[in-house]
This record gives sequence, structure tokens and C-alpha cells, in this order.
Amino acid sequence: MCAANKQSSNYKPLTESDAITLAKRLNLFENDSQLTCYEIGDGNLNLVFKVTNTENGESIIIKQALPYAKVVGESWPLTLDRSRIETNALIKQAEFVPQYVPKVYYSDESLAITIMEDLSHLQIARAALMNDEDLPLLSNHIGEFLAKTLFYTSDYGLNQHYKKELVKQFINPDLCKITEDLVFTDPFFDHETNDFEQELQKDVERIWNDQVLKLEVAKLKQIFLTKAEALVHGDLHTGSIFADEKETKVIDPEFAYFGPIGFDVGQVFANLLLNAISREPKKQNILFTHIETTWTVFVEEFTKAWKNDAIEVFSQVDGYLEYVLSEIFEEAVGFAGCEIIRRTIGLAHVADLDKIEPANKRISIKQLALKLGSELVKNRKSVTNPKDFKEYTIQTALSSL
Ligand SMILES: Nc1ncnc2c1ncn2[C@@H]1O[C@H](COP(=O)(O)OP(=O)(O)O)[C@@H](O)[C@H]1O
Ligand SMILES: CSC[C@H]1O[C@H](OP(=O)(O)O)[C@H](O)[C@@H]1O
Repeated sequence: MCAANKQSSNYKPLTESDAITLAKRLNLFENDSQLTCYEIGDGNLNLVFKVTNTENGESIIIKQALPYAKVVGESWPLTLDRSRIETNALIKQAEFVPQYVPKVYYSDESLAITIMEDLSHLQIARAALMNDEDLPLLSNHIGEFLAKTLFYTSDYGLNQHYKKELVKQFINPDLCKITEDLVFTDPFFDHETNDFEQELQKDVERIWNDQVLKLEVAKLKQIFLTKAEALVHGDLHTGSIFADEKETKVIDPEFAYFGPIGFDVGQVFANLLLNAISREPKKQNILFTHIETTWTVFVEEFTKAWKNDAIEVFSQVDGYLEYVLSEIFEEAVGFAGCEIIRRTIGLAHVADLDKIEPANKRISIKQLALKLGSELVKNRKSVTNPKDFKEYTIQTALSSL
């Protein structure tokens, strides 16, 4: 039996009424509370139940993995082990940045559930950004989240023996395979999972026929496959971030594994860029500023952690920190390019692009996304500063006119 189909005999997908029964059995609410429950999941993979005490409004979230990918159905079996990974990643991240992750109240591997803090008072960052709302601290918080979670789970900041024990706990082959396929492979070939408008056919064929691009994507995929640098979130797009003007929380780390630090950084860059290009030019600046701040804060916090807590003996050697940071940035730029391309023509799209109306505007912005993504992958060595993203975006847009 393949890993994806292994299920404990205890497992069954919860209904809304099962979720209430479970919350009561676990005494998560005061005795005799009147509870309601709704399944609110809008992601690609899992069930998400919100259970609320109708008398005082207290609420919790019960997230449950299904034995298949919800967006596709039972024809795409998927390991329930992702629930264990998600719980453990949230707990590990909370050691370094408790302010940026939901509290975990309970988990049960056999039922594939994680019970956690309800963050409904915040908004999903993608929705807020699409709505032109101000999230002034978003990039400060995400820069710090990235620096601390990644530094303290890497060989730079963690005992190397203990890190290898952690690597074992976060072996996540099925979810990594999704990323290997959907981010690094399928969009670059004529594959059945791809999904794009007929009007993009020529642009997509240009990608499939671009051997220079494909060689660079192959190199980035190799880094994703082999560079066990730190415990990465693995799916850090703006739909995995809750925020308002004061608070930021990162959810949904079921893709966590030991991978390249630049992967998380690059997904953040890419999803901010996707939102930027979906806007009219005069409203784009805030997104470029968010990208710069994410990187600036990441560098500040990573450097602080390195100076105070690095345990790698070479850490004090002149130039080593700068080398590590420049590798992270270069890889992040390349990963961002892959993410932009896959979110435009692959299986899993983003609303920032898909909701653009009218259709001809949507198509031309998607054409820009494909060009920008390709440029970032191919020219990642010459993008050396986060300010360059704005320049690249403007130049790519101008060259498309
Ligand atoms: N802790 C939470 N508090 C409130 N809502 C949540 C929470 N976690 C998830 N959700 C809701 O469920 C949706 C899907 O959650 P997510 O973890 O992204 O699921 P998936 O793994 O299926 O992508 C989120 O977009 C959000 O609306
Ligand atoms: C078949 S999974 C597709 C896609 O969904 C995941 O995102 P999310 O769980 O946040 O909806 C991930 O990005 C996968 O690549």
C-alpha cells in the first residue's frame, strides 16, 4: 500500500456535527455550551471547521486532512501525515516566533486533525491586498518570521546533530512531490495538470520551448530537491498569511520540510509581485515597498541571530554571512520566478490574477506575469537588490508594449 493510502482504522472525515462532538469530548469549551460549527475551508487540500460557543462567541478551528487532495478529488490520494507535519511545524515555529503563528490546542495523528486558535478576527492577506487594504506591518512581521524560523532551524543556528533528528521528523515526500511537480515541472511542459486560457497558448509554448529557461528551472528544482538548509514553511503565499493593521499570523505549514531558505523568501516575493502586477501602476508601489521591507528585515534579523547565536564555527569568518545571504537572495529570485509562472498557467492559480476583469486585461497581465517569471529565473544573478524587482517589472511591462 502506498503511503498516501495508509489510514488508521480510527480515521474518518468529520462532519460539522462530529466536530462539535469532538470539541465537547475534549472539553475545549465550558460544560453545556451551545456550540455551532461550519466547515469554512477554501484551500486546495483540507477540511477546516470553525466551532463557536454561541453564548460568548469563543471559537476554535479544527483542521482535518482528507486522504486525497480536496481540489481534485479521490483520484489524487494524499498522505494524512501532512497533518502531523503541520502540527509539528506550528509548534516548532512557535518556539521562535509565537506571535506569528496560531496556538495549537490539540492534535490527533490518527484522525489527522490539528485544533488551533481561531484567527477569524484577521483577514487572509491575499484578500486584504486585493481589496487595497493597508497591512502596514505585514512585511516587517514576515521578514522577522522568515529570519527566525529559518535561522534557528538551520545548521547556522542549531546543533547539527539535533538538526538531523529534526530533518527525520519533517520528511514530507508526498507534499514535496506536489511542489516538485506543480511548481518546478508541469508548467514547463505540455502537462495535463496545466490550466490556462486559450489566448495564452503562444506565450505558454514560448515557455515550453525556451531551453535556457528550462535549464535554469532544472537547477532551481535541484536546489529544492537537495538543499536541506532549514525547516521551510514550504507554501508561504499570501493565502497562508492572516493579517490586519497590527497583527500577522502564518498558517498552513503542511508543506514544511528541510529545504532551501530562499524557497520561503521567494514565495513571499512572488505573491507580493503577483498582487503588484494585478494593480494599476500608481497603486503598485506599496507592494514593491513590502518586498524591500521583507528582505531588509529578514537581513537585519538573520544577521542579529547570526551574530548572537550562530553555532557554526565558521560563522565568524569574514564574508561567510554575506555569502549565505547572497545565495539566499539569488535562489529566492529564481524561486519567485517559478512561483509566478506556475500561479499563471499551472494547476493552482491565484485570485489576484484570475479575478482581473475584463478578460483582455487579465490576459495581458498574465502575459506580463509569464515574461516577468521567466526573466527572474533566467537573470536571477543580476537581480541583486530587492529594489530591482520594481525595475524588472517596469522594464518587462515596457518591453511588452
Ligand atoms: N486558524 C484559523 N483561523 C481562522 N480561519 C482559518 C484558520 N486556519 C484556516 N482557516 C480558514 O480556512 C481556509 C483554508 O485554510 P488552509 O490552512 O489554507 O487550508 P488548506 O491546507 O486546505 O489550504 C483559510 O483560507 C481560512 O479561511
Ligand atoms: C493540489 S495542491 C495545489 C496547491 O495547493 C496548495 O496550496 P494551499 O494548500 O494553500 O491551497 C499548494 O500551493 C499546492 O501547490
